[in-house]
Amino acid sequence: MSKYLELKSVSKKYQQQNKEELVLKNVNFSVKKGELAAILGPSGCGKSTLLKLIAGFIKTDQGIISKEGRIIRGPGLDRIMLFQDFEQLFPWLTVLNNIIFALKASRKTEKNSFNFWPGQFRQDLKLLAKEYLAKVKLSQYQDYYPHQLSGGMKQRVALARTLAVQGEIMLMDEPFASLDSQTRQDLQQLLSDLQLNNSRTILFVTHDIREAVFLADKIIVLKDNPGEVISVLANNLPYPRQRSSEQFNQLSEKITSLF
Ligand SMILES: Nc1ncnc2c1ncn2[C@@H]1O[C@H](COP(=O)(O)OP(=O)(O)OP(=O)(O)O)[C@@H](O)[C@H]1O
Repeated sequence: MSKYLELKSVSKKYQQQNKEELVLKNVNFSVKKGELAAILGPSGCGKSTLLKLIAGFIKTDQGIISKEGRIIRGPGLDRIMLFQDFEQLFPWLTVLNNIIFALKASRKTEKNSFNFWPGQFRQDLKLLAKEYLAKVKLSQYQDYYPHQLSGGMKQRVALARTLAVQGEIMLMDEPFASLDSQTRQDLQQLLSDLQLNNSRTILFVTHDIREAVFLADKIIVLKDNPGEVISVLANNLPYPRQRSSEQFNQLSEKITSLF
């Protein structure tokens, strides 16, 4: 399916100090199933707003956002968000239970309430949570509480939780932006490896051109005032991506020249 997620003529205004400010203007792009699309642009150009619109947390003023041809009208368990904030884990739950909690919530249906979890099902969720904790190399910390972890470790748990839930679309809002550069590169590598083995549909917001070039299949470049798409680039660089390669630097420079 070529147009899995589609934005058509999307505009968004905010009320700011008694006047309306156009934040996003006539945004058009589509994302294929299994594609990792980076949304790249300067601070304040409306990247987070775009994710919130796709998540269904806020509504467009004009235009349509659809998934598999169906208009998105509100939040849904098919779309899951990962934030930049280190404090997105529940502090009163262990690392493992943070992931199990999210898995339970994502599988909650009217018939299957929180009060009734058969033993086998609970066991399955635990195994799944452990599997994803192993993927982010934190198995030995499963019984730690968030306050006992570094910022990078918390972000790895949050990433494991997001991936474990297996939402159809993952909306990642600068998830590595608060990390030191080494941890950031480690997590970029981890996400890239996980994505190679099991392609998910991911929208990854960043203002870091090299992060976008390292991770994305498609790079949607926005300008600010108002936020508008100025280019959509396919990124066909081969894997594993080498940050020092000539092709990597050429694409990074091409994007830099757009601003
Ligand atoms: N709830 C709101 N009410 C009014 N204005 C808002 C609201 N949310 C965001 N804005 C404004 O919309 C613009 C875009 O904000 P947004 O957070 O989407 O940008 P961004 O590209 O994600 O920025 P950054 O990279 O700095 O996180 C900014 O000018 C911001 O002040």
